[in-house]
Amino acid sequence: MSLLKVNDITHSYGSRSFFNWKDRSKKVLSGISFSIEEGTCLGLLGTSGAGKSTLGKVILGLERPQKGQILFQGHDIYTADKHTRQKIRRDLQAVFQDSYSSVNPRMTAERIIAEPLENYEKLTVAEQKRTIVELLERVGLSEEDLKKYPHQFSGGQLQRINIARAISLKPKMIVLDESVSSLDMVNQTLILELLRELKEDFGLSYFFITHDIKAAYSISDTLGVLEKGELVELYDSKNQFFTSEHPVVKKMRGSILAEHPRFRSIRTRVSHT
Ligand SMILES: Nc1ncnc2c1ncn2[C@@H]1O[C@H](COP(=O)(O)OP(=O)(O)OP(=O)(O)O)[C@@H](O)[C@H]1O
Repeated sequence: MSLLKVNDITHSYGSRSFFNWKDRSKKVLSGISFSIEEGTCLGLLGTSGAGKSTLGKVILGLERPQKGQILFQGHDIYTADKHTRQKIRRDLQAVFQDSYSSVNPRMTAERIIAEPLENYEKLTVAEQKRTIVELLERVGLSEEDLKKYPHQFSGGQLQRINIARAISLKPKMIVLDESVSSLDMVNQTLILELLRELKEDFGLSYFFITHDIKAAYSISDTLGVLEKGELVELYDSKNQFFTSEHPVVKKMRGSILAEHPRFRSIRTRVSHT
């Protein structure tokens, strides 16, 4: 059984027209189906406005679709009973693009990471503190950072705190919505490396939403391409992206730095197989 199964999702946002009718004529997602296996990462590529974040919200249970089903470990996340929904909320976490707006500026790093633990675990004060220090260390920070506030961290460090919070309950899957997009190149590379390590160590699955082909390629096992709300391509192997003849994909490929050595060698390898 797949960890996540997305079945024929169609969604439109309701907007009130001049005549006060709910206008749902503009489909943001249309007939989307795919699955994510345990311990794997599906990268979702798409240009701005393609519907990537909406799909992320639908999967996280934040935007109920008009049609289709989201099955997490076989349970429909929108119709499951309260107990199952609670378990899904624990096992399905998220990290968003803007590390600063994802946290309460008045909370220390310790409080930020403590929140999910207090909601779900019954730890003693000492156990909780030990767990938080371990989490900080796991994401490359230290005990000295416990009492710092968000404004005392760089964007990259704060994203590490968001990741520490996301993994604090040992989830099965994380939805990463443009999670490295606002970071500089060095921090992007470091956070992607951290995410890869965590995936290996904890057998995590990711739904990695991005417009950045290089980031998607570096972390994903499988890849999908969303265009105007439709999943136009879905590859079992990410290298298929480099041989696809789909016009949208060809256009995307053209946007990668043509002479980037890493991608040149991949293209050459793939075209000779
Ligand atoms: N809450 C909302 N209400 C109405 N329309 C919305 C809402 N959120 C998104 N949209 C519209 O849905 C479409 C898809 O938006 P979405 O944010 O999912 O795309 P995206 O691929 O994530 O884009 P980006 O990469 O720019 O974030 C856009 O046309 C957007 O304006």
